[in-house]
Amino acid sequence: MSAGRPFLACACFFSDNVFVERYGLHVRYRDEGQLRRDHGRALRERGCRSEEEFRAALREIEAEVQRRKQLTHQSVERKAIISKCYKRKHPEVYILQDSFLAPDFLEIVRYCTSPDAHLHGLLRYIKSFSDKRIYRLPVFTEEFCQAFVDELENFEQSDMPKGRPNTMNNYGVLLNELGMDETFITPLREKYLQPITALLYPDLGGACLDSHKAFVVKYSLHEDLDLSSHYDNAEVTLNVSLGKDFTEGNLYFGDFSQDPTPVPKYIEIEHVGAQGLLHRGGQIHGALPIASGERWNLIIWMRSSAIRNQLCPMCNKKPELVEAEGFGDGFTETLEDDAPETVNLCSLW
Ligand SMILES: O=C(O)CCC(=O)C(=O)O
Ligand SMILES: [Fe+2]
Repeated sequence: MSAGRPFLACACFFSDNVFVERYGLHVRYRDEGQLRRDHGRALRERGCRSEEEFRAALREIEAEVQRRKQLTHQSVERKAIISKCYKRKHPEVYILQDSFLAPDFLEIVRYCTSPDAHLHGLLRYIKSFSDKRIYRLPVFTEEFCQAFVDELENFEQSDMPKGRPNTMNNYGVLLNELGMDETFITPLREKYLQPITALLYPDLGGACLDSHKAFVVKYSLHEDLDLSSHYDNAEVTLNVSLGKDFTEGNLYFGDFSQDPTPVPKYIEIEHVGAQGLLHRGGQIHGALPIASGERWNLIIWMRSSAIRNQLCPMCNKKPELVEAEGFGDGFTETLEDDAPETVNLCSLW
């Protein structure tokens, strides 16, 4: 499908979905006038009332746009330094082995790769939550989770340069910079996750998730506690709880800020150690604050170029393609005559 074609990004990355932390709001930013017109009211409603406060928000937004412009280059540099200088504590966790995976997960994958596998058969093995197409399934062994978190802590404590998963997480690790993409995340996606997502999300390119962005988020009492409502730059997301011990910190889906309403519009889902949640990336969600302990989760944003080439999920327009490094944001150049065929291939699975 995208074999041999470089992955690209959408230009909206430099202007859309900019998170203004102090007001917990995502904005689109072209210039000051547009910001006032499009988001002035929402900012005021969240407490940004004086001109001085508006200027401070503007500075925060401009700094974020600047940061994004330098991101790719800095990430490539960090990856090179880490590869050269970082001493791995558990080198074995970098190369995916079947022994890291929960026996029940392997059973699910076996079912999904059998010739007569179908959605209803799969639903006997995994827990599904309401009608929101959110599923829980075992993924790793406890032993693997412990060794993996120990490796990530070792990295955190090292003096290596560190990127951050996104603007809403100040702690955590980008796994491609650590060198885990080729030997761990890509085989996990292609060999194990894709047979499952093909049955669960055929309409979202579940059968052809050809790239990803993988990172680990970390919440603890003196660092980040929670994560605001957002949608992921992904068709399908896998979120696995790696530990450690913590209380509260549930994931929620739906518009939390609109509740309480007579019929709750959002659902809360507890994380279970070593188990994963699969959900649509485009579904609004967030994480409630933890009350104690430390929470580490592996997040894999899985992308289908066949789907996103039609419509960028971040700006909701035909993507304006720009060059990128590695998997970029999972877009590819579509040739005039292969786009419809590619999409059919995915959605007819
Ligand atoms: O903390 C979590 O469990 C959710 C993280 C998340 O939604 C994200 O990083 O996209
Ligand atoms: Fe998310």
